[in-house]
Amino acid sequence: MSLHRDSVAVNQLPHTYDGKVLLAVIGGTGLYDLPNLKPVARLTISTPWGFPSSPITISVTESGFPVAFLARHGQHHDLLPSDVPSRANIAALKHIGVKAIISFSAVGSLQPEIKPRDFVVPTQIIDRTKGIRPSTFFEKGFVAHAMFGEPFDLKLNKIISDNIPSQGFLEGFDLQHTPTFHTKEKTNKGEDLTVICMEGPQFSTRAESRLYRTWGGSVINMSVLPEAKLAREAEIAYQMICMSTDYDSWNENEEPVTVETVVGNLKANSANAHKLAAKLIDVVAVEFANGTGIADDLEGSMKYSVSTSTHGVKKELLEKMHFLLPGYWPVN
Ligand SMILES: CSC[C@H]1O[C@H](OP(=O)(O)O)[C@H](O)[C@@H]1O
Ligand SMILES: Nc1ncnc2[nH]cnc12
Repeated sequence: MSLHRDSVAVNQLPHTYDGKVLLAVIGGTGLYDLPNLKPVARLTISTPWGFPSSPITISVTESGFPVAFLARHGQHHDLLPSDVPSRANIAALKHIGVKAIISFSAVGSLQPEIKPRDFVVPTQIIDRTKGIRPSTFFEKGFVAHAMFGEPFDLKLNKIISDNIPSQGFLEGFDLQHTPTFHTKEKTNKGEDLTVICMEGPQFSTRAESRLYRTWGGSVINMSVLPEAKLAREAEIAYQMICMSTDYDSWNENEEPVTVETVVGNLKANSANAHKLAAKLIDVVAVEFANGTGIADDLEGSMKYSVSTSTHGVKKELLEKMHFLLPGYWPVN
């Protein structure tokens, strides 16, 4: 079962774009383009951390607001979750001026009330990756520690949560279930919605899945880290939108999750994913136009997170960081 579209037309787009691109969408499993928008350019960007997962497509909304789109696992989904070049992805988006990222992810549900085809706006993360993914732009010789107590951007989270009704916006495709949009404030009584990020690529055992429930996990995926950490280091406001596709492995009344279940639910709900993405892009475009300060609180934060005296940092390291945060640490 495939969710990919014909990519011939986008390959013929110009390879440069001169305007400012403030917003990016990272598409996960099942979201490989933004079909409601008009593509105007397709950029191949080389970064000091290599090439992104896919070329970046710039599209414009009806009102002319440009949005960058990047397919996390590549246009043909040929990258394992552990192999996604997240540093290159985030650095490339930062390089073209992006200040906010809305990322999409297919997730397993760890709670009965989060049903397959529901959407979830998480507020917290538990890291169950295995330390094999490069998870910082810094390295030996240049040490920094970004704040991560709130792993998602609170302003972006509120804008997203306030603008989609929990019921009624998303369309139901069968009589049993109309999808719900789960948010901390509207549907979860002010309690955090926590995404567990596991290494994969295999799904969890039943025992692991049950353990994550005792930890307060709401949903599980293989993608939110290191993406969210790197966005924070790049001073980009970041929020993930999760689409529930299965009950993972904890539910004894269900077969443990398979890719067929995940893709089946994504396919049935892809119209909702596209509708949601289009609505959120319009909302964020208005926020930027009104100058409500998305990512303003992040600007400059990494300057003060560095532990190493910059006098002692090697030129090559400063040059790399200049690509990401130009002007912060001058290269002499
Ligand atoms: C295809 S099931 C597992 C796969 O799906 C999710 O991908 P994404 O977050 O990019 O939508 C999950 O994180 C796994 O990588
Ligand atoms: N159950 C699950 N575990 C990890 N990642 C997923 N993506 C979709 N369903 C998932």
